[in-house]
Amino acid sequence: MPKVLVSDKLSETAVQIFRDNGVDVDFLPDVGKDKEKLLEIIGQYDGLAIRSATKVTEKVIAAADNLKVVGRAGIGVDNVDIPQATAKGIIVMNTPFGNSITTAEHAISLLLSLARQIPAADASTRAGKWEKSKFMGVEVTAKTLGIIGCGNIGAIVADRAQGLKMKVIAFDPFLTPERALDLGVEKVELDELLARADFISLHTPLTDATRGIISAENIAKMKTGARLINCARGGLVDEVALKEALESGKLAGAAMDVFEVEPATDNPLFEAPNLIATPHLGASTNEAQENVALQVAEQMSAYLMHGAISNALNFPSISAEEAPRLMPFVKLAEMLGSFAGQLTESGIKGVRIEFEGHVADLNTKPMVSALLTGVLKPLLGDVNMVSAPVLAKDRGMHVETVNREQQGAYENYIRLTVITERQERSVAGTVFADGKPRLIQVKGVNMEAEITPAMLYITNEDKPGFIGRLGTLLGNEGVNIANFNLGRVESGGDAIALINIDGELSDKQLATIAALEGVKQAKSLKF
Ligand SMILES: NC(=O)C1=CN([C@@H]2O[C@H](COP(=O)(O)OP(=O)(O)OC[C@H]3O[C@@H](n4cnc5c(N)ncnc54)[C@H](O)[C@@H]3O)[C@@H](O)[C@H]2O)C=CC1
Ligand SMILES: O=C(O)C(=O)COP(=O)(O)O
Repeated sequence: MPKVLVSDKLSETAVQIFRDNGVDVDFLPDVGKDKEKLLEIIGQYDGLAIRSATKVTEKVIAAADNLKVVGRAGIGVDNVDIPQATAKGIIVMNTPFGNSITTAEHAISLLLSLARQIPAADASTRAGKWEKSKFMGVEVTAKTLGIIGCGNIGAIVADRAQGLKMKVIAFDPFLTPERALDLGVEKVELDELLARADFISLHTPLTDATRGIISAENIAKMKTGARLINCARGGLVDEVALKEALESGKLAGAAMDVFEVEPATDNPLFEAPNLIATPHLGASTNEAQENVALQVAEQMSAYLMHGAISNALNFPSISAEEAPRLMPFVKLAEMLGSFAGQLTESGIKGVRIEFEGHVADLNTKPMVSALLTGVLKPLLGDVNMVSAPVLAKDRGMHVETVNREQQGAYENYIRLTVITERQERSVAGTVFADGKPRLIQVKGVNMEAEITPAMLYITNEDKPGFIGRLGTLLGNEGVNIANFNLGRVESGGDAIALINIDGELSDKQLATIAALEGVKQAKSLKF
């Protein structure tokens, strides 16, 4: 039974869902904050369910010997080392919508709190000061709200702000003009947004492009008296520059839900005037926490129990319905890749993958990943379905796919052509009704060979007596033949023998076979 660790404060709904799905679960919501303890126990688990407190670092991943999936009950995954997870074949998934309304509502709450200085007025009133004139506010009606990052949360903030009769402008390089029109927001460049907005709200992920987007330089471009809201990620704002801007009065206020270092217990901003701070509360409502806990537990269970993948950041989706239909072809694809990878001796420039028949109708992305895994494994060793596409890209390998729905002699087949500096070589296979993959063509030679753990691949001159000599030699070497598959392009030309054998060949046995008269190439293949 797969076992999951919940290492952050998720709703206990998650625990019930894991159990209902047949997944064993340890609910240890404080372990995420205890780095040593996490390192000590992570090796036991197949899944790790987290929020933002658990840092899934390179070290954690290195210690996670059984880990197959990290599930983020929320949106931001900047606390997960995704390249390391990918290299280790660990799926990283999140719940991209479960807390977006809640977070947008928090941004709007902070916007209104800034406009009317609610937290400071509250503290002053309760201190018995009754400072009515000190807390003069501003109306938000007809003011301009600049949204940086107009994705799921930014779009909800835009909608709510329009309800408050604000004019909304947005900077987001990926926002299409159609979507902007739909949302009723004006799409602008960053400099224009900074210059025009009375309130600026941040809703981008933390990436290399967005880190420090609210820099001293960009603060200088803002309107004097503008107000800033950050419910996205701390790293988006230069906190020292913001403190100076609040102290100088350049900015009239800032509301921060997120900080560069969290938990933020001692932050330079805390001494700044007109600052509202909340402890990363954006997603903290009962509704959002139920949503994300339920969703992450369902998604992780579906993967661990059935191989279904949704909302993964490092792998294409596979639905629970398609997983059983897909798996035999994924297996076939990996075997074809492995077959070609083991036979290829020079650098691979690219691969062409043709899907023909019903298989072309299926979700072919996981098959491509599996095929690349097979191709790259003999060359690189440590490759998996999650890392293979990234490794292929890093190596400059061109991957072309062709889908043809019409059927030929076979109901379905996948053909892989490996393109090297010297040549193009192809291998094709199919899955029969028994669910077993078969090779149906090697280098243009038709055959029908089962793929078994140990195989011997021979190219030879098609001359009388060869098969007898090979059979005798294998017998003398104590190699048991499970199946013998033969094919040739034309009589007297080159022929291919694919032999399923019991047990592996030693190097010495292989050398003896390679030396047999008529053998052009002999390779021991393992699957
Ligand atoms: N405070 C909290 O508790 C919470 C914070 N968040 C944060 O909010 C962020 C936004 O979440 P969603 O809206 O769901 O993400 P999303 O992916 O739907 O939207 C992000 C938007 O940012 C845009 N973007 C990317 N790079 C950009 C750049 N260089 N300049 C401008 N825009 C850029 C994207 O095109 C996208 O439209 C998350 O990444 C997460 O860090 C999310 C939930 C709760
Ligand atoms: O979903 C996100 O990106 C959040 O930042 C929410 O964080 P949390 O789950 O409250 O630690």
